[in-house]
Amino acid sequence: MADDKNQSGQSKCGVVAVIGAPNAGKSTLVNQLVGQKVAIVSPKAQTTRTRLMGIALHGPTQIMLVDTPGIFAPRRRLDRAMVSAAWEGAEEADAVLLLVDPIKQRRHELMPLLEQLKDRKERKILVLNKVDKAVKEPLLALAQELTGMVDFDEVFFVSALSGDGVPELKEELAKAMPEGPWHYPEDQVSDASERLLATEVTREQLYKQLREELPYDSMVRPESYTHREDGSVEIRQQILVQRDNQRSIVLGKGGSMIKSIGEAARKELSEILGQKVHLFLHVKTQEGWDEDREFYEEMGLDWSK
Ligand SMILES: Nc1nc2c(ncn2[C@@H]2O[C@H](COP(=O)(O)OP(=O)(O)OP(=O)(O)O)[C@@H](O)[C@H]2O)c(=O)[nH]1
Repeated sequence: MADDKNQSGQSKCGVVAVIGAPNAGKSTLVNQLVGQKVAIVSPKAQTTRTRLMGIALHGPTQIMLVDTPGIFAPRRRLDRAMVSAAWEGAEEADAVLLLVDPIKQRRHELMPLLEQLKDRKERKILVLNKVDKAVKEPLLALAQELTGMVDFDEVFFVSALSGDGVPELKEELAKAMPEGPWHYPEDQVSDASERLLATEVTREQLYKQLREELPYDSMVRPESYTHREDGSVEIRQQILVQRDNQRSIVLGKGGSMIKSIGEAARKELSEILGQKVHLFLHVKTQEGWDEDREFYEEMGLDWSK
């Protein structure tokens, strides 16, 4: 969509690939850079399954942030597809941002990332996160160690949670973007359709309210998304689980669990969409949903990986 900045020929637009070990705080950082919630955040690892993009604006610059799934050693097909999507996202970038959690850094997850970063041509930016909690000396030692291994162009210390250091980082990212017209209208913050965003909001509640491995064995699939005449929106979604006993847990005693999940997701969705939301959740047992090709296509992931 054309805007004044494009016509004056001064606009800038580019892609930043955000990479990092699971739980480093990538979603939190993307939300902070965009200035509103576009990617789901949860204390459990590997919640980012789809490649959600946040779009941040800084003066005449549009920064497209590719919020990649956490990269880790893939075992299942779903995990492999996620990893592959992560690297595809990083391939088209103008800058690569490596986000590191200095408190719970897992060396075995960080090393392969550093190895791959070494040969990359783009501007490389190292961001050490969670400075609100980290102790200064080990933090500086870690920064020194990592910059000794990869030729980073810049190093930043931020708290994605509080926003400390994020404006400076955003300024630097904007500088690294090439000249060009904006790809998206000014008011668009994400390329995820509202339909898909709505499934992410429900999935976030599964992570928050269910225990242990169950969230990893479940998936939320969009069924329908209808605008009603009264200005409200009716959203229908399926929650897929692998086994019947998991279905019972998601439903809860007398339906109490699914009611609580639905209530929290509906509230959050109404806030994000600025509309009244009617949310209907159906829990379905579908053994092997994570091997279903159609499902992968729906989520924009590559089944063959
Ligand atoms: N104290 C502190 N916690 C943070 C900070 N940034 C993120 N967190 C927390 O770290 C956890 C993981 O954050 P996410 O943003 O979901 O991490 P992610 O890297 O997107 O995780 P995946 O989806 O697994 O790839 C959450 O509990 C966040 O609240 C920070 O600056 N300080």
